Amino acid sequence: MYKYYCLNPISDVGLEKLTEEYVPAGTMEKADAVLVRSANLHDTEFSKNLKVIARAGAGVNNIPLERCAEEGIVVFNTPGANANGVKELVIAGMFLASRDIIGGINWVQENEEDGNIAKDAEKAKKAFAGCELEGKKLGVIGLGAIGVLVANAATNLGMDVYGYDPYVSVDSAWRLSRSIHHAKTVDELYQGCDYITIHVPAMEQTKGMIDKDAIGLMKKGVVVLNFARDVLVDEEAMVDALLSGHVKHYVSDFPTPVTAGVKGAIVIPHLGASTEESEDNCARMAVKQLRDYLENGNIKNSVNYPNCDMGVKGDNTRILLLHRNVPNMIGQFTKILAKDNMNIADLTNKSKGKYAYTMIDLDSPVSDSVADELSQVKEVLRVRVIR
Ligand SMILES: NC(=O)c1ccc[n+]([C@@H]2O[C@H](COP(=O)([O-])OP(=O)(O)OC[C@H]3O[C@@H](n4cnc5c(N)ncnc54)[C@H](O)[C@@H]3O)[C@@H](O)[C@H]2O)c1
Ligand SMILES: O=C(O)CC[C@@H](O)C(=O)O
Repeated sequence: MYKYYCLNPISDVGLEKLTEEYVPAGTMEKADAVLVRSANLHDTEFSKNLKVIARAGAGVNNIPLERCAEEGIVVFNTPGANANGVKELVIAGMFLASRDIIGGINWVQENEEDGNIAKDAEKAKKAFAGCELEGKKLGVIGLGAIGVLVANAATNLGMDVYGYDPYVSVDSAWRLSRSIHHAKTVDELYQGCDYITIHVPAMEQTKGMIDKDAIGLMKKGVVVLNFARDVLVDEEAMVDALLSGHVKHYVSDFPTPVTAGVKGAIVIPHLGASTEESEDNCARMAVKQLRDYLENGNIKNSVNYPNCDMGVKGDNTRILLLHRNVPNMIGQFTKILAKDNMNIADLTNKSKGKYAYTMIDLDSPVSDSVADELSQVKEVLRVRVIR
């Protein structure tokens, strides 16, 4: 029996995939698995029961990944599962910034009692006129799941698209339309584009990357869109640029006291992934990965441990070892198992940065004392046995 705890509302489409082997934990302390969306876990202490955190979404800056790795907690996210939802809102954001749709709708609401509204609208509408996207230059920073979709969709709208991503994956490169230009430096993109949209994760290296200097390089009247994370933009510098007119609009999915209500800022209450389809996709993927890890020990789409897959657990006993990525770990594990005359049927070891994962299938049952001995090996962070 496994206990799970949801820190945010998770779509039923995903939770329904939990079998009768899964029960709600009641409190997070008792949970084997936590499902989360945007709740901040940086100040949360984790109990020894917790084995896995599944983030139903892409960004994991709300989770202390290294601390989780040190405590033997595998963290998953759901790459790409909400990318289409975000892409559609980014395109909507570009339209909202180009035509004064919001101003026009507000005018109609303010004049709802005007019996001559149809005629008066024809006079008033010039105040809300705008420009078209076709032919304009769009710069996309970060060509991952969302960036690629935005770049391709904007190309289909007739925009001239420039992409910048020094770490682009082969998979993303394959999916990118051939008509997208490769910006070799981010400065080149800042200098040439009418619209700039950012789709990179919030990390130490990316925080504040759109700062006063970056904005200074941009064209006067540029539109900046941020559906990634507020901390990527120096918001004080952005507000100065909005007030001076250097930036025409800042479209952000992250309300903060600095930008909310500022003239020129179009701020949305973090709705990028708030579609039925995205929420269902994320929940389904999160639950699938969580179950595969708890039931089979397989890791897919972890952000702090390597991917590793030995298929569905059969009649063998499966030992799972989460450990630091240092030499001679396997030698120590096999020595302990050999002492008890255990036969290894299959073994896989993978590493990712500072951490590694070893899966061992044995032909015989494993006693608690052997599991204890394995967990005493220096640099081992957690041992699980699936019997
Ligand atoms: N508004 C929302 O509701 C919402 C929804 C999903 C994701 N997000 C945010 O958007 C981010 C991107 O999501 P995704 O699914 O596309 O992630 P992803 O991991 O598929 O793509 C991120 C891309 O950024 C690139 N990158 C990293 N550092 C870079 C840098 N310094 N310069 C240029 N490129 C860089 C990576 O190489 C990768 O291709 C997430 O991390 C999350 O913070 C927001
Ligand atoms: O869960 C959400 O609503 C937002 C998720 C989004 O910010 C993400 O990074 O995937």
